[in-house]
Amino acid sequence: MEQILNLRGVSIFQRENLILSEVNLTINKGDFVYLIGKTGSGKSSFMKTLYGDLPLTNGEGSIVDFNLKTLKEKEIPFLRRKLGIVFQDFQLLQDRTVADNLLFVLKATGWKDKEKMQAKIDEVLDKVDMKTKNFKFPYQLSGGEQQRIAIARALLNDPELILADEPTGNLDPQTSIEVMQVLQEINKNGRTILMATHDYALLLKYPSKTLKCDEGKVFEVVQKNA
Ligand SMILES: Nc1ncnc2c1ncn2[C@@H]1O[C@H](COP(=O)(O)OP(=O)(O)OP(=O)(O)O)[C@@H](O)[C@H]1O
Repeated sequence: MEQILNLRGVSIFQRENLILSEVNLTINKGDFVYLIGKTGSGKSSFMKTLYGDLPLTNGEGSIVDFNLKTLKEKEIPFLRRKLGIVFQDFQLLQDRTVADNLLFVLKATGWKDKEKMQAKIDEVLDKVDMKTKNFKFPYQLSGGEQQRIAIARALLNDPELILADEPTGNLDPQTSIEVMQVLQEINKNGRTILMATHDYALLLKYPSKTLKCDEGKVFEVVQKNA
């Protein structure tokens, strides 16, 4: 099985504060993994370490063929191209349309061919069922629609791993399910997803491998059948 993420004996710090220690974890290609835990338990810090926003100083870690321990500042953009990152607050550019948000990312990541860019934008918008709204501005969309655009944006460079940090945190329960269905569909098509959440309703409705941050550790929890 192909490993997408492997952490051995990792400690995670915010400045000099130890947040998580002895983290051992493997994620294989095609997995859908939840990361749960109380507010402040370290989920975001964990995610940040994976996309190079916090340095990995203790232990060993590899992610989509990058060594997190030896990761250089100038390699970070290349790592992020292999990851699709989705945040709670969508982080769309408000001053441009949906299509131009996606075009901006393609140009920033080295795409040049206009027709190929247009085809890619259509493809990812189709995946999240938002093709007909490509001319809208973010503020003209609902929260769920904005998050679907953010997911489309995360798919632009065919990422090997999608990191979603509380992607449904700003959405009502019904919209959360709709966004979750999009993520499930993407996972069924073979993409690996790590999703931080504290939405237990989603965990029950879509059971999958679950990791928990608690008291400075990360461990796998066995979900009981309700
Ligand atoms: N930039 C920072 N500088 C110093 N400490 C921080 C920083 N960001 C977070 N922390 C601390 O690290 C700990 C873990 O925070 P983190 O944001 O990773 O938790 P979380 O599980 O993602 O919480 P939430 O569910 O509220 O997002 C907290 O004690 C927090 O106060």
